[in-house]
Amino acid sequence: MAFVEDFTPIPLEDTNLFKPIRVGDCMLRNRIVMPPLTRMRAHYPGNIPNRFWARKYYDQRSKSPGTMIITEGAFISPQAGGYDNAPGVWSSEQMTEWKSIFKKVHENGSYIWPQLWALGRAAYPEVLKRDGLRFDSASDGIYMDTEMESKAKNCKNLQHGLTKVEIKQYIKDYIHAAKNCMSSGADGIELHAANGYLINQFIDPISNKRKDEYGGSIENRARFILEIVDDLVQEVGSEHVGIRFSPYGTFGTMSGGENPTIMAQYCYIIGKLEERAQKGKRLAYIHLVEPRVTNPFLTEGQGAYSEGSNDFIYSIWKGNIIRAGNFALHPEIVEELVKDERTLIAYGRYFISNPDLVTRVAKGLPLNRYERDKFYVMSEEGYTDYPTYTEALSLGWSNA
Ligand SMILES: C=C(C)c1ccc(C)c(O)c1
Repeated sequence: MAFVEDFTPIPLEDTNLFKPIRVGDCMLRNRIVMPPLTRMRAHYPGNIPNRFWARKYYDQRSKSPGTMIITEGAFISPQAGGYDNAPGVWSSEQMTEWKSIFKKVHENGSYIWPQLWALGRAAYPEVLKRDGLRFDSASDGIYMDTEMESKAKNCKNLQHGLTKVEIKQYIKDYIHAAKNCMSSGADGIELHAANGYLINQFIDPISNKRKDEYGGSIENRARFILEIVDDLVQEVGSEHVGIRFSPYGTFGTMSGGENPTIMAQYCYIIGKLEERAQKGKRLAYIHLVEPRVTNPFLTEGQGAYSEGSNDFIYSIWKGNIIRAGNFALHPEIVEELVKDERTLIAYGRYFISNPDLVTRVAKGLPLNRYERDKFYVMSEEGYTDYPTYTEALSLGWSNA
């Protein structure tokens, strides 16, 4: 481990990034957000948050009071899953571990919002088959890629376009998951509608070829997400619901900005959310992945989509906006973006490697490099062993 080289930090403590902001019921003391970061350290069987390391990981990253943390994606049900080492929020065993994590974050004076996740066609079909579960998406047989298609065919779990009854069941599962989170002490929930997962598969015409009221037009492709939002708002209150989109994302074989109609699709959805907001049901925030990150597996600068921007959202949505995507190495961009009263900045990969990221961004301190090969492995290494800045200096790390 070492500090990032060829990077000149800028202290941001005198910018709006460190002005308080209300998100739902939370009075944040800074506008830095830890976004959902899958780490694949949950226990199998049971998709249970890691009993030995997870609490310490979230504790380390919530030490700066008044910080907002969005958890790693958590499956709403077994059918929504398909990765053995990602956590869920459907069972009492899972919630026991989450309760201890939520409690620790609250003891630090910070806030925590679980991300509700359903994989759809991004799941491993053989894992679902083993557990007697379907391989779901918006449509039959439109596979993410040829590898997934052959996996599905080899294990005889072909990709299945959800029936309307199954769509309604997913909505019930989102509600069940949200109730579990709120009754376990979460400050709100984030609905995962980004990065090529199930909801994104309904939004995007590349994966949604349905002929019923859930496909075939901009309005129809928005129906699933808006039905989920309406039921979540009914159940837990709009101030406890956030939502994440990746309008330019291509991860999971989504259209990205090359599809000339994709922005119209997101403008429509966000417009319908703003209509609801103006009738008294404003969500706590909308969270957007920046076009500079079209595929989170790529390293900084790779795969950036330079023909578009998320600035469109400001003319439609009048609530809080969280923006994520390679900001840690661009403090000068952050300084500009936070000049308004409603923009928050999510720092993903560098929150993995800098438990004290909030302090480092405030003071303009060097950043620990992250180790990508330890992002998704069952080890405490690369999870809870990154040093704070003070610890790094005492380990002899040099600023040079
Ligand atoms: C790109 C990656 C690895 C990824 C993993 C998990 C989630 C929930 C996500 O949104 C993105």
